[in-house]
Formats: sequence, structure tokens, C-alpha cells
Amino acid sequence: MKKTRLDKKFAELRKDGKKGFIAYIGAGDPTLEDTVDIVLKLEEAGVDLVELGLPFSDPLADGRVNQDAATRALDAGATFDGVMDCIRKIREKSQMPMIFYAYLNVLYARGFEKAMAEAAEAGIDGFLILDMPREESGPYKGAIKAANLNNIVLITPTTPEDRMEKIVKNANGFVYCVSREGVTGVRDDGVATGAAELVGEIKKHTDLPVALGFGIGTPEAAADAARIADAVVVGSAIVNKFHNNPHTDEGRADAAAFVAEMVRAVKEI
Ligand SMILES: O=P(O)(O)OC[C@@H](O)[C@@H](O)c1c[nH]c2ccccc12
Repeated sequence: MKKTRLDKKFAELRKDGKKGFIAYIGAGDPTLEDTVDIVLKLEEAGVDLVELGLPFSDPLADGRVNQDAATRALDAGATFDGVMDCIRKIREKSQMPMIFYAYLNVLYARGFEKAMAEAAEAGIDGFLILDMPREESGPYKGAIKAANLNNIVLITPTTPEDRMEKIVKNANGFVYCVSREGVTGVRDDGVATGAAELVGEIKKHTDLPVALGFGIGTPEAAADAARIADAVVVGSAIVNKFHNNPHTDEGRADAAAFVAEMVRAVKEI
């Protein structure tokens, strides 16, 4: 596999002894034009990698904030083609690594191979297919590889260790460690207890970087997560901030400043 922008970014972070900051937003929330603007603002804020959720009507792993973001995107008319155009527009201005978070249904409806080829051509570096069990992934793995895309996988606190070993063998790019049970969403109790052990377990089975996410929404929690893992993922807190702020240059700059503060906390540990 040829190195993607994502592979290069993690190699660079490792070399510099720095932790990564990963921001999640819903593609098309509130519109696809806004997504172009928001992604560029995230890059300016120092984010290393952006995860874009492909809007889907039944996002079963997502909490309220991300569900609402997907609904706003669908209501505003975000389509698969529209999202690809949005990625192309971002790529005219940015080479920041970007991956898609997707539910299999959306890709299956498009035609899985076609979806992979189109996303890669538009400038996406990888996929995390949220509801694809390892046991069912056989027919899809080849298409992800053929498009030279990273195949990111999820490990959760309920993943048994023998299964964890098999899941990470399939992965490249990084492994996403879900810090707690349940769905996405900010919690006010900081990083879940047990997250450090879980990251340690994962690292027994892979040399890939491990990113820790779920429930992180403050600079303090982000720094705590960065002490445990190679990268930190923040989703709902960022989605919320961009949604609740006025959709003006000033409002966007304020939301970006909130992100920059968390990035700083991660880089300074
Ligand atoms: O929102 P949180 O709690 O900050 O967690 C990150 C999360 O939003 C993002 O990584 C994500 C969005 N949708 C998902 C579905 C499954 C796992 C992870 C995700």
C-alpha cells in the first residue's frame, strides 16, 4: 500500500514525539459549503486529521449531538455526490489527512467498490466503517485496499481480547479506541477509568498508533487522553460549538479558538 496523507502524518508525529489531535464533524452540517469552511478552520486551529461523518438516517453508534448533525445535513440535501464535491473543494486548498466515518448501508447503496474509488479519487485517505463486523469484512477489505485507503477499526471496552487481536490485524492507519461503553457524546467526568488499560491491551497486539475518543470536551480531558494514547478524538464538543455559535466569520473564529485550545493542551503535555 502506498503511504496515505494519514500514514505520513502519524509518522511525522511519532518522529517529533507529539500526540495527534483528531476532530470529528458531520459532513454537510449545516450545509456542504459550510463544511468546506469549517474543515479549513479546523486545519488553521492545528488539527492533525479530520474525520467526516457521512450523513445517515440511522446512525446507531452516535449520540444526540451527532445524530442531529446528520439530520441537519440530510435536511439540507447532502448527498453522496455532494459530499464528494465538498472533499474536492477542500483538496483545492488543503492536504490535511481526512477520513470518512460511515455506516455500511450508505456505501452498500452506492456500490461498495464504487464508493471506495470515488472517495479516494476525491481526496479521502481512509474509512472507518462503523457497523461492519470483522466476520463480515472479507468481501470489502479488498476494495478498501484496491483504492489505497486506510482501513481504521474500532476497539471498545467490550471487545474480548482474542477478538481484539483479530480486529487489529485487519487495520492500518490507526486503531480507534472507544474509551467507554455507550454512544458518542461529551461527558463531564473526564477520561473514562479503564481507558489506559484498554489502550495498553491494544498496544500488545499492534504497533499502529492508537487514538482515544468518546466523551472528551475540555482541554483538561484532552490532555489526559493524550497522556494515555497517541492521538485524541473530539467530536460532539466541536459539532456543538460550531452549531451553537453564530454562523458568521466571528462565530466560526470563536469555535475554531475553542478547538485550538484543546489542540494546545494535547501538544503541550
Ligand atoms: O463525540 P465524542 O464523544 O467526542 O466522540 C467522538 C466521536 O464523535 C467520533 O469519533 C464519532 C462520530 N461518530 C462515531 C460513531 C462511532 C464511533 C465514533 C464516532
